[in-house]
Amino acid sequence: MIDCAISQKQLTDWANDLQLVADITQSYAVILKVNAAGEYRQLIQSELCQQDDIEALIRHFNHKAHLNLYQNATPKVNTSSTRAAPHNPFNESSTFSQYQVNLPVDVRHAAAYQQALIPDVKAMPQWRDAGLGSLIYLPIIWSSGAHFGVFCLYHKAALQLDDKALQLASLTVNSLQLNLSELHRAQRQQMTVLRGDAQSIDIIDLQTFIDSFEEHIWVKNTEGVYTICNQSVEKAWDLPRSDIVGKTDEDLFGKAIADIFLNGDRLAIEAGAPIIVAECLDGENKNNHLWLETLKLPALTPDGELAGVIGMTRNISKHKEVEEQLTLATNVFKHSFEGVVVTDRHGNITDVNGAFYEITGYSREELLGQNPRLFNSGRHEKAFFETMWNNLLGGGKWNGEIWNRRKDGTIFPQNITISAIYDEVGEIRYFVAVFADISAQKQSEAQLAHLAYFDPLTHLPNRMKLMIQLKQEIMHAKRLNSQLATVFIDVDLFKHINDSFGHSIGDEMLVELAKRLRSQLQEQDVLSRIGSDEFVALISGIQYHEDATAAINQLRQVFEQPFVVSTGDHLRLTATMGVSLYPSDGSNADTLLRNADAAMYRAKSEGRNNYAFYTESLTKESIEHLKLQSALYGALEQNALYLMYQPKVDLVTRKTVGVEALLRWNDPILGQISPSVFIPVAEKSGLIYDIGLWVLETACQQGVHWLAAGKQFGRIAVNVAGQQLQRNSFVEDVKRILTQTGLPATCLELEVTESVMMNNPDVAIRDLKLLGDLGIVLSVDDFGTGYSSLNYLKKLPIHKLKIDQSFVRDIPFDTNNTAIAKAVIVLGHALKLEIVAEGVETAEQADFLTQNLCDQAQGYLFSRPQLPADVEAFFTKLK
Ligand SMILES: Nc1nc2c(ncn2[C@@H]2O[C@@H]3COP(=O)(O)O[C@H]4[C@@H](O)[C@H](n5cnc6c(=O)[nH]c(N)nc65)O[C@@H]4COP(=O)(O)O[C@H]3[C@H]2O)c(=O)[nH]1
Repeated sequence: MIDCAISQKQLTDWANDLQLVADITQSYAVILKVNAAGEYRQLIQSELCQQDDIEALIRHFNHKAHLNLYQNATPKVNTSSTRAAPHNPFNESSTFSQYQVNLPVDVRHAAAYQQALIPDVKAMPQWRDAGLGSLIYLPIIWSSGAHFGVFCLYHKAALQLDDKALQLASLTVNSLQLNLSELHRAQRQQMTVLRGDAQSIDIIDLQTFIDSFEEHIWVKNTEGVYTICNQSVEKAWDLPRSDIVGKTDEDLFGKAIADIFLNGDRLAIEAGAPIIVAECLDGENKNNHLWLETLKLPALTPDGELAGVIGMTRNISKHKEVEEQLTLATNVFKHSFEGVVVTDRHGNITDVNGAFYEITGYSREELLGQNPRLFNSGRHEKAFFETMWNNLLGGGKWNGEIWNRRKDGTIFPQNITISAIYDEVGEIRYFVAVFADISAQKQSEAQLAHLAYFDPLTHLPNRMKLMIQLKQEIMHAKRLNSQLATVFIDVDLFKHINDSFGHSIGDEMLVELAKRLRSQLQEQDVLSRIGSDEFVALISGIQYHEDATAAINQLRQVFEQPFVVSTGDHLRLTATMGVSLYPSDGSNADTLLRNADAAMYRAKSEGRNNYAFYTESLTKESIEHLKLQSALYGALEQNALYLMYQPKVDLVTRKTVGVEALLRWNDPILGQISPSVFIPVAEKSGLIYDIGLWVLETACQQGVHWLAAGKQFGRIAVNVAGQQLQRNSFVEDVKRILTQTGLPATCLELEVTESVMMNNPDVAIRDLKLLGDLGIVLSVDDFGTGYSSLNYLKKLPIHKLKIDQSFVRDIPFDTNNTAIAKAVIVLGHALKLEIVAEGVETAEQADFLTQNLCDQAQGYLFSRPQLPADVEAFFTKLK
């Protein structure tokens, strides 16, 4: 852009010229001039010009300029060069698509370069909004070819301007351009006087001068012929000066590249000022290429006439590198998810990134110039900040967690690193703080802590938390000199609910139960869930034993109402509770909980749906339990185990149709121990598997023995524990024992309890089927105590149902049991199963069962369990 001051007198003269043209054509005239920013601005106008019209013109040309910027910014270049161009400034192997032209603002005005007569402006879509009727516009050009501005002549009505008006306008513009040439010449002369006589510079000196530059320097005349170049050009283009001077770009580089260069020349001429026309990559390998930048400026004669173009190409790789690093750093700063704030050394915020104001809620403008004290949450002591500053000023860095306050007042934790940035003389210039909002992390830490101490299903405290609370409650009770009740609540047969209705129904019931239990307690009392079906309540402020009993009865009330689950079923629960009291039953948390547990077991052994207070004798009992467990480990080797056999009779013929093998343990020290006592111990310790195999093997051997002696016993029934059936090897073990002992599978019956089958129904069905296929009869023991659905029973590959003795007891007098027994018989028969009644002790029971078509019976009425020899006699007697 040529910068030449225009005197007021000159402007007045031009204004008069404009008025003359306007008067003659009865229209309005205006000159728009391009400023340094490349934008059109109103320079002068004829009288009565309306500002709206001028602004419409300005808008139009500025908009055009803007469009041209984009149209011209990326000239497409043909990449194929017809001949090797050793002097190609971009290197012969460069990729020309990397070539780009950076347009200076002055040369965006291609539209204004054309002259135009528009008789009907409204008919031109691009002019439709201008509010004009007819229009003439002509470019005003400096003598060098640079753009000065645009002359516009317009009328509000269409078809008012014609060729004559255009001629008049052209004459006016010519005169304007002559004035501009004069102005320019005068200014150049003035400059020459100031700088000294250019003619005195010797041409040799000029060559020496330009040869001393590393940059490539050349000059082309108005025909595009090189007239001067320096040694750097010779070196880069690998040609002697004599081969460059006198040649055009087309001669040197071929047409395609020449067009690009000439376009650059043209832009520089139009700009009338130095412009950077190109940046390009030199070198094939991206890692060591050079960035070159070409600057072009029009060469003018002292008269301001265009003499050619001067070019200078320089290596800007260093600058590019810094620029890239800067861009990278800016992008990291901008796009970082972490908040970044920069302060000066006094702590005034000088910059923040997007993440920072997103996290804090402040806008950039609100933050600039502020002190980070703005975010103070008030959570930290003065000493905290003192330590922070000591670290920062002493070591240049501080990292830690700070609670800060957002604009909306909420406070949040952040992990922050603050670094001091020093200047060249080692003084702190800035502080840069980078932080991450760790609210989510803190939240998950809190969630983890919650998980560690709370049961995720019921949200009640878990065992760990209970122990902490129990210790606190003990201290509290000690202080108040009161008692504390620890109530262990075990839900009866809850496993059956899970097995029969699925775990989600089980969960529903537990959640509801937790709610009900909690509602029965005082606010200061504690309720926790310490196992799947085990809850513990801590009831404080107990003065008398009766207070504890009242509290327990209160808790027991929650079981009176059925639990309505999502399937619509009304299910009932009962629970067995054990209570220990501080300080009488223990002075520490472990003892109190253990004793409440022991009391619960005592209550359970006395029948479920019950509660018991701890007594000292219970401690003895649990010691007994431990003794029993260790004694049982030796029982197998010491031959302390043996089997007894109880006959099963056909209720119609009253003949023995089979025997059930029942395990007995006679310990040398502890004496005779009932299976209902030691079988649970064997199950808990895992010993049951080996014991079960021993029972099976012994019973099979006994059967073979009887068969060999010609004794017809029917089938030997052996009890199978849950853990046996859960082992993958069970079917193979049974097969192996049958093979080893030689007992036909048809002489064996396996009794599996209903709850065991429900435990893992899929495995149970698969294994029982395999066993059934061998010819073994399978019966469901203790039927009626579980929750088998009819549908489920149908799927089981079983042959017999054994009615549990609890239902046989008191028939035919107990109407409930009588109804259940009858229903089981009908149900079993419908499923084509044989029905066996257990625990038949009276003739009435036997008669009732016979009348109701029960198939077989077992009980003291027929025989107590017998030693093998005695049961043999029993066969004979019945035969
Ligand atoms: N009140 C009364 N009881 C009668 C009458 N007739 C039979 N009984 C008893 O009822 C129980 C029947 O066995 P069960 O239900 O399988 O119940 C068995 C069974 O579940 C388990 N058990 C016994 N032997 C074994 C075994 O070898 N393996 C496994 N896993 N469990 C066994 O121990 C439980 C208890 O066995 P026992 O004490 O022998 O008790 C036996 C038997 O002596 C009667 O008329 N009235």
